[in-house]
Amino acid sequence: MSEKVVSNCRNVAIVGPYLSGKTSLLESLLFVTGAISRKGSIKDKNTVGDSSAEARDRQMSVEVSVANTEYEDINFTFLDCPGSVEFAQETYNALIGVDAAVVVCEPVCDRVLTLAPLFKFLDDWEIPHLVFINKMDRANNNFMDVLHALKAVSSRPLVPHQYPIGQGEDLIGFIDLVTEQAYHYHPGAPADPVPFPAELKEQEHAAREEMLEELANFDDHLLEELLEEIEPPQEEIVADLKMELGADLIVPVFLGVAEKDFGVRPLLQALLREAPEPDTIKERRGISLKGETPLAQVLKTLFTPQGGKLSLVRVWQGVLTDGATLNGVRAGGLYRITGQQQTSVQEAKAGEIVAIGRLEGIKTGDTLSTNSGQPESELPKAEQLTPVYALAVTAEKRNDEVKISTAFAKLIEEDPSLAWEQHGDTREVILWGQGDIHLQIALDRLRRKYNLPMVTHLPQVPYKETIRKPANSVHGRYKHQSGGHGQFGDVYLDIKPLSRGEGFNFQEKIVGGVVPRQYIPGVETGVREYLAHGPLGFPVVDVAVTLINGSYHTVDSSEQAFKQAARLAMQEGLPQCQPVLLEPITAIEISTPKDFTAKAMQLLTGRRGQVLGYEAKDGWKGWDKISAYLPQAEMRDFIIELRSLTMGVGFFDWKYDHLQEVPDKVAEKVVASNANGNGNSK
Ligand SMILES: Nc1nc2c(ncn2[C@@H]2O[C@H](COP(=O)(O)OP(=O)(O)OP(=O)(O)O)[C@@H](O)[C@H]2O)c(=O)[nH]1
Repeated sequence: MSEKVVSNCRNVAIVGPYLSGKTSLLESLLFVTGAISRKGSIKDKNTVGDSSAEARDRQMSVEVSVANTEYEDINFTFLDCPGSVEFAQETYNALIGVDAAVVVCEPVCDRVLTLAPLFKFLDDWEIPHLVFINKMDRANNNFMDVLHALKAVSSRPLVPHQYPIGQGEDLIGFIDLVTEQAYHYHPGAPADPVPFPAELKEQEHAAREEMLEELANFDDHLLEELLEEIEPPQEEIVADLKMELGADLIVPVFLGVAEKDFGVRPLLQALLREAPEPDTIKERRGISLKGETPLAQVLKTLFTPQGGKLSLVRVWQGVLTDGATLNGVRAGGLYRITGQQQTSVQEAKAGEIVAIGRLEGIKTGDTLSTNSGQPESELPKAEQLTPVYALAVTAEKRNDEVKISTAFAKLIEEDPSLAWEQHGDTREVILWGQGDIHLQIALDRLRRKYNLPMVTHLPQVPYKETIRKPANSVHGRYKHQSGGHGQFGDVYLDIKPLSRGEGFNFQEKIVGGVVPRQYIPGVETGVREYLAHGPLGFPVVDVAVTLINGSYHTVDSSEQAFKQAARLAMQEGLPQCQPVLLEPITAIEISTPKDFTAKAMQLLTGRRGQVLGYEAKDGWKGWDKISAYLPQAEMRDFIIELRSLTMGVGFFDWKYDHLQEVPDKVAEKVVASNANGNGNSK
């Protein structure tokens, strides 16, 4: 067995659904541990978490906030993670570097589903986690009902650690289920031990039994005691809680009111006594407990308002020193962070989370070591989410266009769930992300941080067109007399449709040199240029054109003249070939809780989608996976609709699949709108 070092630090992520009270809990944790002397509030926009202008404007977390505090000689680093699904990537990237997570949720049975993706992530990564049922001052549902509803969406068993005294506005305290000691809450002060409320004996007993039975599933000794009706010693229960939480076998559940600091101290006590030390998760990631070579991983990248780059890292092994060279780049500053405040430190030991300055070229998720080049092996990183929502963007000021690629690169370094491209057909600059708010925040950042205000519109659909029937021997003659030299080109073309996906094919069947060799490339260029913009206004694909005949003039012919002649022939011929509009079709795979499968399929068919089938989603209890084809034109706000149908948890993966004819009625509208210069957005 390797030697274990009991570390004096703990890294804890605060996660949970949107607006469940994570930032409020962090504020309370900092207050009760003395890191701040006065609490801020979300309403007054003065909390330690959510300190960026974008977060304050919207009163929601849009990125991970870091805060350090000390409690009973342990340095806690808390990462307050955004709850909105649109910022899930930020949360996932940070979660891989913590020792434990506190899942904050509201006491509402109907909303527990919103926790499912988070529980899944925590369980896949075996990150020990506790649940803090917050806003108990507003609870309409009974605590045990909420607990049982939560159990249904977690693959790990939830274990009650406390039982409430009172409910909703009448909540006055809690009973610790390990010690069976009752406490009354006091605003601004620790809870007071009080005599056990006799009227709760039965409920408390049932909750405690549930806790012990869940613990006994992983401890035969405890099981025997329960079977023989022997009261287990408290130390044994605490030891089981610690061991089983550390091994991510169980999920202890706490309750409280973050806004009033109720239940926050007991939660801290549990983090102190029951949550695992940094070595636990390190061992689980397969990192040697004895290794000395500094090894760290980037959990987040940010640029300060002054433009300096900071990489938030978890030190997994060894000691990082300021000025050390990591992956060939010299660290320019080492900081401990609380909100916007940075404190310089000289070194950071294994287990700590610190920020490193100026690690140019290093990205979120990267593994860092002091080896001269790259580390020997990369640590696993959180999966990259597929971008699902796009906006076309242009710089508000034309002169700013040159800034786009640099600013976008920095933006994406900070937030890897964004992506951008310049579309090959439409030439639009497209910003991709996880939803509308996500992109609006990115645009706010571009304006504020990079002085690059942008205007947005819906991206055009890259429609194409093709033909249904051939046209033979279409004629184009270009004859132009201007002063000295004339221009002469004369061609006959056969145009015929190709199968879908074959693209473009040009051939010549000239006999007897009626079109001299050197002019034939001009014919092909003329045809290609014409096809970039067909009769319906879009690039033409899946067409074969053959030059079959023509004539020339010894003095006046040129490649240029034949190019013009070919264009004229195409202009003449293509409209005769029954041009049709083609649209890109995506292959889409929707993941949704089973309860919403039928609705999601209706959504697909209502948007001209073709459902190919559905089945139980692998590894996701109670979820389905629906495979379908969906026109790209219908995908633009699909994620918004899907989320609103599925309590925000449904998601999808997609990729371009093929081109398909657009139904006539839809095509008419697209062509008319395009011809009117309105782009082709619906
Ligand atoms: N009644 C009540 N309200 C609370 C409590 N905790 C937080 N709130 C309120 O709930 C709202 C959301 O609180 P936040 O702390 O911003 O929630 P959050 O989970 O950090 O939000 P996101 O990170 O944006 O998902 C705010 O209006 C808080 O004042 C609580 O214990 N009781």
